[in-house]
Amino acid sequence: MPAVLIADKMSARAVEIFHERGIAVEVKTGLGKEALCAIIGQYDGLAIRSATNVDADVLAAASRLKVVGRAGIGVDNVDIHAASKRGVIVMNTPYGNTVTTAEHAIALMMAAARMIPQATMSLKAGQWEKSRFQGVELYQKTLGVIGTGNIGSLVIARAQGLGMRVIAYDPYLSKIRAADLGVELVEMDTLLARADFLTVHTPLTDATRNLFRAETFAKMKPGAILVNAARGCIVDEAALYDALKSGHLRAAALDVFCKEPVHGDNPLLELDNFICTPHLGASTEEAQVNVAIQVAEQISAYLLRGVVQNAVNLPSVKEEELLLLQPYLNLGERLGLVLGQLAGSGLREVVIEYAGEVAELNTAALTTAILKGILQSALPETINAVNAPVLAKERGIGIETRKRESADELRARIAVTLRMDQGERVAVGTLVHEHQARLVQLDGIDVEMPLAGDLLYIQNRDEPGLIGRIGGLLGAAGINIAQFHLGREKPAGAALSFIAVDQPLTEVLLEQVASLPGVLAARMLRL
Ligand SMILES: NC(=O)C1=CN([C@@H]2O[C@H](COP(=O)(O)OP(=O)(O)OC[C@H]3O[C@@H](n4cnc5c(N)ncnc54)[C@H](O)[C@@H]3O)[C@@H](O)[C@H]2O)C=CC1
Ligand SMILES: O=C(O)C(=O)COP(=O)(O)O
Repeated sequence: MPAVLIADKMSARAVEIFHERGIAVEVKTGLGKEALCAIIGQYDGLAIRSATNVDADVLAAASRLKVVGRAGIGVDNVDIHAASKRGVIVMNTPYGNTVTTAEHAIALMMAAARMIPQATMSLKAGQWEKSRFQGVELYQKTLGVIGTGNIGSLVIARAQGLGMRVIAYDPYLSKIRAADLGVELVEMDTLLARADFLTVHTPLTDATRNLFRAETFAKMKPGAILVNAARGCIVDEAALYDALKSGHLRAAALDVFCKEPVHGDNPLLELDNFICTPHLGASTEEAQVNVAIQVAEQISAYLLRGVVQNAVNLPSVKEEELLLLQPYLNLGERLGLVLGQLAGSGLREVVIEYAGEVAELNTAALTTAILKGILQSALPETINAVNAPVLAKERGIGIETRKRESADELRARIAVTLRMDQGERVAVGTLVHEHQARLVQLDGIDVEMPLAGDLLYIQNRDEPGLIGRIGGLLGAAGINIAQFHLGREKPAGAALSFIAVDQPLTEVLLEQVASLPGVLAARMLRL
């Protein structure tokens, strides 16, 4: 039975779902790094929110871990590269808390414009300060939205409903999508110069870290109001402090901080024109139930059935898709295994061609399965679909994929070419009887070989008596032959043999086969 650790506070629905699915679950929140490292080795799955840091050390201690599920969106608290290298899937729940977070951004914008927190505190302290808390309207003001993804676009719709003019900056937003959203797409500097209110909804990446720094604030309109309910380090807090203190910015509202939790030691907290919440963007009853259900279902589906949903480091495979895809994943991995064992060293490039029906399937998932097969025999690490692309990239192995969807294809085929420093090897495979993986060509020579079990591969001369010599030698050694398939380029030309054996040959026997007359090379392939 797989075991999951819930390491951050989340709705009890998550525990219920794990129980219903037959997964052992433990809830241990607030663990420090050391305590987490000490126990993480017992779990196949880890469910978190933003508090738990899943860094390289935690992952190194996580010997059984297969999946990290983030009940929420941002995964900047997970070392994705380290997870990928270790073959651990990282998934999030991209839709469960978007409305809640968009509403929070709007709430912060209104609260900052009308100084609601400050006025509340003043009144609670016995003051009635009507003139001190005169605010500004949102109506007909320009809102600049940076990042127009799931949350940003919800914020746009809500701001438009409030009568704001919305302009947006997002380098990945198309003009067509901008028109759909009813926003004017502008460059960052234009947005800074024109916006009365600004709200950020990007992930924290190298490009967005310190996106708001001294020079950014200098380009903003005097009296502008900044809202950040995305990630703390997108805003340089020292520079924000100066921009607020000098009065260049009218106000700022932050839900997120570069270092969380904040314990009263942040200078921003002293400023009157600064308001904040302790990372509450996703904290509503509705959103927390949504993300807890989603994360528990996604982790369970992966651990129990290999279904990949919303993974940030692996192409997603839907449950209904998996049925059709699974036999091809198997075929792809086995083609990779054959080539990986035959290729030797100096692998530079993998070229994959999908033809026929298979070209219409999820080829991204198939490509990772093929890579997994190729690298499995070459590398000491445990290879899976998650770490295969990372390890290939680290080794400078190029990957090219092509599709041929022609309707006249008799059967779906996958052709994999490995280009080495010296020479190349090509394997072509297909499915027979609906789901059996079969090799149909190797290095341009037609052959028909089921891709399963222990295979003796022989490169030979096409000459009489060869089958008898090989059969005799194997028979004398007590090796039973299950299947024997021959292929040749042309009579007396290059030829090969595939022999399915009931047990692998010893090194000594393999050498004897290799030195038989007519045999050029012999290898054991294990599938
Ligand atoms: N305060 C909170 O509790 C919450 C915070 N968040 C944060 O909000 C972020 C955004 O969430 P979603 O909208 O769901 O993500 P999303 O992936 O749907 O949208 C992100 C958008 O940012 C854009 N983007 C990426 N790099 C950019 C750059 N350099 N400049 C401008 N735009 C850029 C992308 O093109 C995309 O359109 C999350 O990554 C997370 O960090 C999410 C949920 C709750
Ligand atoms: O979903 C996100 O990205 C969030 O920032 C929400 O964070 P939380 O789950 O409330 O710690």
